[in-house]
Amino acid sequence: MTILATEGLTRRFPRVTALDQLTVTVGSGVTGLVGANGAGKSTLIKILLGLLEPSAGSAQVLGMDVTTHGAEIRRIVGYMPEHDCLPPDLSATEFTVHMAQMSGLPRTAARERAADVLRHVGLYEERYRAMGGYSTGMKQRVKLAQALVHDPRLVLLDEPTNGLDPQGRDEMLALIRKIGTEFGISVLVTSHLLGELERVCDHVIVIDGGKLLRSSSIAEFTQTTQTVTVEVEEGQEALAARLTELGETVTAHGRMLLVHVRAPETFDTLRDAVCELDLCLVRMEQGRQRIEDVFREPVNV
Ligand SMILES: Nc1ncnc2c1ncn2[C@@H]1O[C@H](COP(=O)(O)OP(=O)(O)OP(=O)(O)O)[C@@H](O)[C@H]1O
Repeated sequence: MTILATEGLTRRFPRVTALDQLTVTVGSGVTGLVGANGAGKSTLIKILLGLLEPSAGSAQVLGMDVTTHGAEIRRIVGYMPEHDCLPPDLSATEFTVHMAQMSGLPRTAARERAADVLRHVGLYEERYRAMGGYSTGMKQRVKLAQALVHDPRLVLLDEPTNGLDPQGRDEMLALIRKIGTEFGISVLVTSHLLGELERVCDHVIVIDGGKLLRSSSIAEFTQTTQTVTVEVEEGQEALAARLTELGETVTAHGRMLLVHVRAPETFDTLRDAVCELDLCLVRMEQGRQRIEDVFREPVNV
């Protein structure tokens, strides 16, 4: 099912083209939008919410055109902005109840719903304290709660792990996964940290300079590569020489040998060579592609 789609989407600012002919389709589940700072991620999110006009091209969210149906889109889509935007004198409860009422819920329902989402994101007693005294992790949780409070069908999360320590980042990533799986809400989440999205997304879109570099499922991204990493305790050079003699392509990489898998028999050749030379094998592992590799590959749309 298509959740959002863009076609030749372009946004020019006076000095820079933030989005350049971006054509992409996003289905249900958790989708990561990856790109370096300035790649155009926030610009895309603002256009999808109908808050910014495209210079050219088109975009649809849940079947609605962003230029004509902004208000309807914002009614059924949650948005977690990148920057700190919480009023410091309000408590998380007051703020989230207010946001629920803004989305049309009556006061009692808004209070119940706010209490539920704050609990889901892991804010308990502290939700009654003024947010000015919150840690970055707590503020990110409130921003996430207000994005969920009106029971959206899709949430757009702009850099939700920004400023978090490793534990806070892990907890936020687990929450994002839960939103996508247990709550059944589709998620588009941006990050400039490529590795972290691998853990929570079903699909990843990589953009650079406003252009699409790649859009693939995580399974495709992390498929096995044609290289086996081999580590032996001693005798690395002898093993490399023997494998080359047997017709394999070998490169030394620190303590490791990288062996190109030219055919399934490469694994047998490797095993036999290690036995023949009486070496102690520490590791033999087929490589997996990582999202980071996309930035090292030639442009491939
Ligand atoms: N309102 C604006 N006026 C002028 N230039 C802008 C404006 N908004 C964004 N830009 C420029 O457009 C480009 C893309 O910015 P955008 O904020 O979309 O990137 P991003 O991928 O979200 O990066 P970051 O994570 O750093 O926000 C940048 O070069 C930025 O300076």
